[in-house]
Amino acid sequence: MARRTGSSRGGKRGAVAGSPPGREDRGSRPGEYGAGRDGRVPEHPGGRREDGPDAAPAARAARLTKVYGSGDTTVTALREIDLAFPRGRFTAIMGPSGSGKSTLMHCLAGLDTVTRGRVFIGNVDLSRLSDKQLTRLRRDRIGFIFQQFNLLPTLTAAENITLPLSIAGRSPDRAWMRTVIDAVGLAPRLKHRPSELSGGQQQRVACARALVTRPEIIFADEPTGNLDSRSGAEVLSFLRDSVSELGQTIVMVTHDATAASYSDEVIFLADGRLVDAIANPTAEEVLDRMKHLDAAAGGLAADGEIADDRDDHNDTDGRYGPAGDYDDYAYPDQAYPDQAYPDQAYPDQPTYGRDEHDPYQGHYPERRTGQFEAIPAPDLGPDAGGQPASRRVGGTRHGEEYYSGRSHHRPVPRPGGGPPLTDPGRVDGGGDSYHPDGTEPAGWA
Ligand SMILES: Nc1ncnc2c1ncn2[C@@H]1O[C@H](COP(=O)(O)OP(=O)(O)OP(=O)(O)O)[C@@H](O)[C@H]1O
Repeated sequence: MARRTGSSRGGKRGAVAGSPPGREDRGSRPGEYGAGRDGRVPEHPGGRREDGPDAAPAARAARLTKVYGSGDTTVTALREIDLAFPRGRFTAIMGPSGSGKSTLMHCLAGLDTVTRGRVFIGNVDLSRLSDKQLTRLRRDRIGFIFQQFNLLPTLTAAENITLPLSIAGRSPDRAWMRTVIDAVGLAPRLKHRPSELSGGQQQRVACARALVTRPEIIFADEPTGNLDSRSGAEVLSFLRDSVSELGQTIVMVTHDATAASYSDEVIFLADGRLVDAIANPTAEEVLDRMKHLDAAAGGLAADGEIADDRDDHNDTDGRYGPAGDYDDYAYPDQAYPDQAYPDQAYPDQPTYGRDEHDPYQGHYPERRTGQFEAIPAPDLGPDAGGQPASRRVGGTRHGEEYYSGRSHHRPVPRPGGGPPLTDPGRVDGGGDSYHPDGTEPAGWA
């Protein structure tokens, strides 16, 4: 498990579009951008909120399990995920198709319910919130960036950026607005409507819109999926800088190793489990890891055995898994007694329909409510567990027909021979090894 170094990495302004620099190029340029006219960067409260020794992570999941369907069509999308997203960090979520990335993000953002476990934004247990409170929490404490930009076509760039504030009845903080607009480089385009902007510019407007409320966390769902590599690099540079320079916390789902290389840490899901993480990733490292995961998700391990479901695959460096430094978070009731989002935080405001309080309503990623049918599980022998795969019928996501079934994940060895994720010697059977070419991976003792 790659440990977080704790080093603060800087922005990538000046990076060649489409070819992000490696680690060594990530020197910080403090104050390079985001400074107001007085040369000071306005403080970002999202990174400081609840500061102190007991500060909660920006978001966290405690034994989060999500099960879709019932009977033959049951799909366990997330299995006992313990995970915390520290403040002021850029985390990428990767994994093979169907590994649970979107489900995790939707649960963390309160867009989907959890089957078991808890999800927190800061200290707020989302399961304790009413729909209305959830909407308001999203509006005030979470920012979203979508693959499709989702700007309002009739509003100018400036109006789109300030929309979350307008809806909340708050007036923009001028210094912060200037910081955000300068950061995305949109000052000359503020009066333009989305149709008059390039895709990259539209996505930068969307980034500014997400940042303008100074949310505690921004969830970005494939933010560069619709952009060419140059525009994608600009957007990623902005996201990187908003973390390094402005203290924003960002969680990004992506399929793109280059995009993930802009993050502080990439975490990998497979078959609904957290299986690995790389701190300060390079695109090459991410690609390499994904190759192994994709191969594992293909079904059978080389030796014909299947993964042992008893292995929780959680890492042990303290961030993941109930045994680490975040032990408290596995027991949220004790760690944060009675910290439900207080009603009084949002005294009743006039409403004009349910959507009125939510600037992103109608723009969230597709809710996965499509019809699923059971399809035969691949013949994996008597130990396969008999869980059928599932296939979505008539649905598309990311412009493709959506198909995803149970994958028989195995722990993936570390490229280059680092210690394996799970200990082969574990008595609980957690040491199943897998290597796509059937060999024992280098580095296994
Ligand atoms: N509404 C639903 N009903 C039944 N199963 C579902 C539903 N939504 C998702 N799933 C299943 O949950 C699992 C995780 O899906 P999810 O969309 O989170 O994966 P993903 O990693 O985001 O995939 P992709 O990379 O293809 O977007 C998959 O096996 C999928 O088939």
